[in-house]
Amino acid sequence: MSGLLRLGYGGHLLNLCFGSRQNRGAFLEPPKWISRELQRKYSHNCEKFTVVMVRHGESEWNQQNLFCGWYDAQLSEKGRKEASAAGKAIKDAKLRFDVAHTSLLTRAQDTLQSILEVTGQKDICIQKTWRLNERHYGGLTGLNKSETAKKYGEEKVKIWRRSFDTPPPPMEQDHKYYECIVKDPRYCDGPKPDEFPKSESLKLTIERTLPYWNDVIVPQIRQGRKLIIAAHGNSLRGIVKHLDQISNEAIMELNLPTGIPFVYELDKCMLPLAPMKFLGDPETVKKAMESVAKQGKAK
Ligand SMILES: O=C(O)[C@@H](COP(=O)(O)O)OP(=O)(O)O
Repeated sequence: MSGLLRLGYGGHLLNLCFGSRQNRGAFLEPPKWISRELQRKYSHNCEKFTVVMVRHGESEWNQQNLFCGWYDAQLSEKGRKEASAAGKAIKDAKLRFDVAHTSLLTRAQDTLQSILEVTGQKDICIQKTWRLNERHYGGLTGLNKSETAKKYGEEKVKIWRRSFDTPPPPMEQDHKYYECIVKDPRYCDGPKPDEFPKSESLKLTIERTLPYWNDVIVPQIRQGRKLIIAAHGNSLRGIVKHLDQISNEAIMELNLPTGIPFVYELDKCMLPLAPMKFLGDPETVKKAMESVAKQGKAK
């Protein structure tokens, strides 16, 4: 016999499944007031879900070391190669998808297309949203990261690039790229004019990315759909921070490499069962992460 036991406790409804060996005693939907440690304890027997994430391949602006944010830079030649190598790594790992999620920016969409082509999965459903866009780099958009470090100091640039809650200076209306971003028809369905960012810290990025994770992505994962998310350095750092419960200080040191997919195994409570696993040689991944960190050095 198996079934679902619904218990009321302190005004909360607990869903406790019983009967099957795999799920006995596990909370299907753990109440929010349970600590993550307890959630992990209760869910340790649950089925696991695989989610693949990938930062797009190198863009032309990554190559020139320019702050890019919401500017729609194209993939560089190297970025296109990284995207197909990402596809090959995913194919070799025999990962299949039902749904793909990506941003409204071409570099992420082209990376995703290349992965889906290489893995022979071009016909899956693709959902695009501004909520997965890169963080908006505000007034820094289009500036060279290294020259900005020379002008303002490496510490200041690290705060702009990696601090949790200090946004870069806002993009004013006379900024070179203001019109082409704000008036871009791809944003006709959002963000609304009053929520259109002028610059974003990681905190602000998480505030618009996490609702999409919780309301769109998580329900699909719970339905057993296999997902790939092709997005950006900072929109993905926000999701990783949330999943791994990384502190505001520790997240400063995480630099995601371009075009190397990483895999999370999540339990039913959407808690990682293990650290993220890159589909790449560890030494290559380490060097690629160091090279992203160095982009903000004065040289
Ligand atoms: O906006 C940008 O310049 C980069 C990230 O830059 P850093 O935060 O690493 O400086 O975004 P992406 O290439 O992932 O779309």
